[in-house]
Amino acid sequence: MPKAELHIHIEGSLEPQMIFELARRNGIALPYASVQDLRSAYAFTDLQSFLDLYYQGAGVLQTEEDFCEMALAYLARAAMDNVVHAEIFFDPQTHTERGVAMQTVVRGLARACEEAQQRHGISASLILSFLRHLSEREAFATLEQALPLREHFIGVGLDSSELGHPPEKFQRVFARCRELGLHIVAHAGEEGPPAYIWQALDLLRAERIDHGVQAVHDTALMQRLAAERVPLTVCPLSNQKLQVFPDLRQHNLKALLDGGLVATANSDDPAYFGGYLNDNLLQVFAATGMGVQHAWQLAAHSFEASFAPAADKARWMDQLAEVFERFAH
Ligand SMILES: Nc1ncnc2[nH]cnc12
Ligand SMILES: [Zn+2]
Repeated sequence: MPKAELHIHIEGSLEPQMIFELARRNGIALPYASVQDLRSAYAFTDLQSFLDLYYQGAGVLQTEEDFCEMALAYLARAAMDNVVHAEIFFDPQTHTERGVAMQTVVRGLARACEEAQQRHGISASLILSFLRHLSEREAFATLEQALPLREHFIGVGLDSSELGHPPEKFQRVFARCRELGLHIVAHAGEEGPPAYIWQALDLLRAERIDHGVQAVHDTALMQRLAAERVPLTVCPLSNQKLQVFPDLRQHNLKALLDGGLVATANSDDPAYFGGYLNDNLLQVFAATGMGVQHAWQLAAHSFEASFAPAADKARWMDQLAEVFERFAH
């Protein structure tokens, strides 16, 4: 079925093979003997244990061409899963901290989005994500550096180590981003408590919540998310691999949908978590016994929750209806 992917970190699409290739090209030494050796290090106990390897992997990216190649590889792979639209996070601070220029990052990724539209017919936009383990001051400096490239991204997000870094830490940066007309999203309630989701809504004015699976522990929050149709970008295999739901049969995506929430399914960091979007769907459907109606909801929600123009959303919904029409006969 056609669908949008709204929660994918482009640095999390960097496959071990490409990490080795870029390390070789850029003369960077890796602490792994082989691609297989690196892959076998991907055994995570929580979010932080993953982030440590994810930032290390991203350290091989140096040139505009590197960023472009990485994003083109993801978009080609996503198009194979019939993803018709992707809203892609990038973490500029991971790169600017290493001396890579902001424009190297943004121009490379933006070029990939344009080329993928030509080559694969997939539409893509970029969302700049602030690293929440860094300071508010550093987030403001990052925004400042990115503003000359404003035309290349549609919004801002908040990611990295959640516990101990509540949304309120970034209230003023996000207020400035809203004034600039940027869309606002934030990771909240991945490992962190429902209180972080309330803060993301009330203090950052997030239009979508990334993950948000901890909302089930707060009835009033569930009611609000449903009533206001705040989308959750849920990532099943990520939650399994980072031990949020160690057993996929315990995942609450079905419960969120059945509770009337605008939940969507996404891959988060597919190169690290063992699957792109269709793998996420197939595995969570098999594990939790979701049906055709849930599939329809997930695809329809993905379009509703996207920041794409209304005309595009209507066209994709028509395509979706056509697929389900055919399926029913
Ligand atoms: N799942 C995740 N949570 C927080 N930050 C991230 N950065 C990349 N993936 C992330
Ligand atoms: Zn994420």
